[in-house]
Amino acid sequence: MAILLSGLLSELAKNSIKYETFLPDGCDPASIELGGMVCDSRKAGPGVMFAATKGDHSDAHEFTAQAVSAGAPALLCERRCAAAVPQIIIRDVRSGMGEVASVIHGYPSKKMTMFAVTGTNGKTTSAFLTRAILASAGVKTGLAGTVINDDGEKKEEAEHTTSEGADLQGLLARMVENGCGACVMEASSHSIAQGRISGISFDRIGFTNLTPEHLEYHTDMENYFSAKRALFGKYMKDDGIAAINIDDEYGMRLRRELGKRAVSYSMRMEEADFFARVLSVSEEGLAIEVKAPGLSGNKGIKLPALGGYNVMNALQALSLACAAGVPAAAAIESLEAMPQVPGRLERYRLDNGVTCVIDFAHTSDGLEKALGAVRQVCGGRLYVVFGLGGERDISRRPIVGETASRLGDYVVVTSDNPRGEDPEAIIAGIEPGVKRHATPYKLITDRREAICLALDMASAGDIVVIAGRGPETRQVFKDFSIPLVDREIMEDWCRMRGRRVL
Ligand SMILES: CC(=O)N[C@H]1[C@@H](OP(=O)(O)OP(=O)(O)OC[C@H]2O[C@@H](n3ccc(=O)[nH]c3=O)[C@H](O)[C@@H]2O)O[C@H](CO)[C@@H](O)[C@@H]1O[C@H](C)C(=O)N[C@@H](C)C(=O)N[C@H](CCC(=O)O)C(=O)O
Ligand SMILES: Nc1ncnc2c1ncn2[C@@H]1O[C@H](COP(=O)(O)OP(=O)(O)OP(=O)(O)O)[C@@H](O)[C@H]1O
Ligand SMILES: N[C@H](CCC[C@H](N)C(=O)O)C(=O)O
Repeated sequence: MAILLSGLLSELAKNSIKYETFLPDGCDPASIELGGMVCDSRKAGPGVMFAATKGDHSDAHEFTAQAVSAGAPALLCERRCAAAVPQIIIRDVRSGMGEVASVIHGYPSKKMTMFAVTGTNGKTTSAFLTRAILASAGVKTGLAGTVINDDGEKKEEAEHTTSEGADLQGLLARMVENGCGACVMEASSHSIAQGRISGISFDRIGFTNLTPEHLEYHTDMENYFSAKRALFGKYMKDDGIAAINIDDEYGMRLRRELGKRAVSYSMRMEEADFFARVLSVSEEGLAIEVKAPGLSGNKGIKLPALGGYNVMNALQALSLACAAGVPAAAAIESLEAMPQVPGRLERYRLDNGVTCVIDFAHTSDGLEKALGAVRQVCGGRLYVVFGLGGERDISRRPIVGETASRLGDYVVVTSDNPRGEDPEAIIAGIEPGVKRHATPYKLITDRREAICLALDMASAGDIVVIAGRGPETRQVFKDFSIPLVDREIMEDWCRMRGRRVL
């Protein structure tokens, strides 16, 4: 799909966005074809508009010459640039580029049923489950989130939970081209606050929960909540429906505010629209009973997952899919074949009787839930290996440390993605929390060494939980990154010790 610059300008004139244009002498907007948009000059090329944003580290207006010499035929920018190409000038490119890119791509989000999932924890799992339900109802569905972006034909590792507006609209356009009738995407609080999702109106939006995270960005819980709430105010269609966890206090507030525009789910309140209770737990998963609109009586199913929170994620997916018209009975049945979400309580049984669990938990709430789930099926000792990322809320460091030492029998604190911070300083921030309990622990900066130590110490019946990174593939330092995958370290350890994954 491509649009002429003249067509883009006349479409923008109908939209709410305010803009000015600069056309170099002799430039005919009807002769310039635009096939897409990028916001990173290193990805610029012929036929692709370059959007220049001002970031914390650099001002991309300085890269416009580079983008133009790579072939960019036009710019979206915040001030007039020296380059001799047409320029559309708007006040804030970061929050406006999604809308402009949406026009370039022919409004892809209007051609699919758009689902978003937001909340601190559970977005990825709920999004995967929602997509699985829609797929078994015969709807080809694209997926965009923390682990992968899937355009219906090709899966790519995601850089962000929610991509920048230009990239996101490009992804949606590919979904449409590939015949997707729906898109399920995660909406991070950063993306809402920064307007990365501008140009999209959602049909159905799920809210999982709100617990402390990213307070380095949002300052306090009320601001963090406001960012999430904007998704339901600014980005939901008038006839859109929200599917909300009312066991969460912020969820309850949203439910009250949205009134009839919301359905609720709960594991505590049977009067919720969707309700479930756990009947039994085994290493294979959870037997649950579900109440949903349209069912005559409760329905029992086996969910191949651990942890009560995964029942909440299943309810989130169920309520979203049913609110979009999938019959409850079929939706619930498809949960029995729920997919393993990469790096979410991913279980490996080793031939020495040890189980290794790789999980993405990197918040206190996430770790509490993950360790709680594993504890229920752990007959031996529970080893916890984890670290925390740099340039993220430092107040959570001792809190996560406390959670690990309260719920684990042995803790190894290590590095995650230090980014621009000193890894040892991050570990030192975690240690006071770990010390609040008598649980033995070790501090080992090198993540490979830390994982190997725990695997060496564990014996039959024990479980080693490696938390924080899930399927992440690179460890990020200040100016470089190295390949690092927790599962591969576990596999290397097996090779070194002559062990096998069963
Ligand atoms: C706080 C934040 O959102 N930062 C994002 C922001 O960084 P920044 O503003 O500092 O960007 P910058 O480096 O100054 O660059 C400014 C612009 O110049 C461009 N540039 C830069 C260099 C160059 O040679 N050419 C060029 O064009 C960049 O592409 C960018 O558009 O813009 C960058 C480019 O898009 C993002 O990579 C970066 O995300 C950083 C890496 C990040 O870690 N973000 C996290 C906090 C985030 O967004 N997380 C949420 C998930 C949260 C959750 O669910 O838990 C997410 O949605 O993933
Ligand atoms: N509903 C939930 N409530 C609380 N914790 C959860 C829930 N679902 C998952 N978790 C925990 O949070 C971790 C991340 O899960 P998931 O990837 O599904 O959430 P997310 O919201 O996508 O996270 P992120 O935005 O950080 O990628 C899991 O590994 C698990 O420990
Ligand atoms: N979406 C989250 C993921 C954190 C994962 C953890 N491994 C880290 O690097 O801090 C973030 O960007 O804060």
